[in-house]
Amino acid sequence: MPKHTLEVDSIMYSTGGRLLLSDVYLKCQTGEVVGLLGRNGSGKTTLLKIIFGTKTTDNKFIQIDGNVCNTPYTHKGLIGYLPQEGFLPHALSISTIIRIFLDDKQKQQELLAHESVQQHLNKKTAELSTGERRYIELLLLLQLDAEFLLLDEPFSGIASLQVERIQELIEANRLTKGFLVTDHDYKAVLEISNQLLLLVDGACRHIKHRDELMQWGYVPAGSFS
Ligand SMILES: Nc1ncnc2c1ncn2[C@@H]1O[C@H](COP(=O)(O)OP(=O)(O)OP(=O)(O)O)[C@@H](O)[C@H]1O
Repeated sequence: MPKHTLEVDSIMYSTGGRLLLSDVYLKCQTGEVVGLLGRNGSGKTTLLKIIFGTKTTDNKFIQIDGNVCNTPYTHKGLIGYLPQEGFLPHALSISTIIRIFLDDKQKQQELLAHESVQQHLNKKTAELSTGERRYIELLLLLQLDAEFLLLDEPFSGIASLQVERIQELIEANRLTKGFLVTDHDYKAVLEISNQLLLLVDGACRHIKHRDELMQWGYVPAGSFS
């Protein structure tokens, strides 16, 4: 299967007189899970929004398969984004959301019949737990057939069993997609990533060994002993 490549270069972003992102470079291919770590406020969400194309910036260079793409979100089938705050409308039932979100009738039927979705079809989003909601959001995004998925805190506020289910869903789809995943549950990110990035003081550090996370002060000394 031919690989697809998302390449992001020279990203600069300033806010409030502060250089939040400075010359960020990253590359993600289909078949890869790239983990993006960083402290609160380090710019992870900002970076994902810039890559998706919904946040404008001082400078950026985004290519997909070698073609410059300034607003990836406008190209169907290229990229999907799971925002930190979720995207399911609170007042609608899950079955209604699935029918609105997916044009393809076959995909609609498949998802409506999915064992993890069936029990929630008549519930509104607000009636779901965070873990249930996150799982359904990821299932919906996967139906878009996008080559790349940007996941902002897919594990946040979720019990370990649900974290594992979301990890499994990512693993099951990584052959055909590239994932860029950020979360404060760094252990969950480490478990599924084949490439690790750490945002520190605006720079994107490419982490070769997890011990570097201690050297950069992201995790306390002794975290991996
Ligand atoms: N449009 C904006 N106006 C003002 N400040 C902004 C804007 N966009 C981002 N920021 C600031 O940039 C910083 C980075 O925000 P961002 O949400 O990207 O960080 P993060 O690493 O995702 O944080 P967290 O892990 O807490 O979600 C924050 O201090 C935020 O307040």
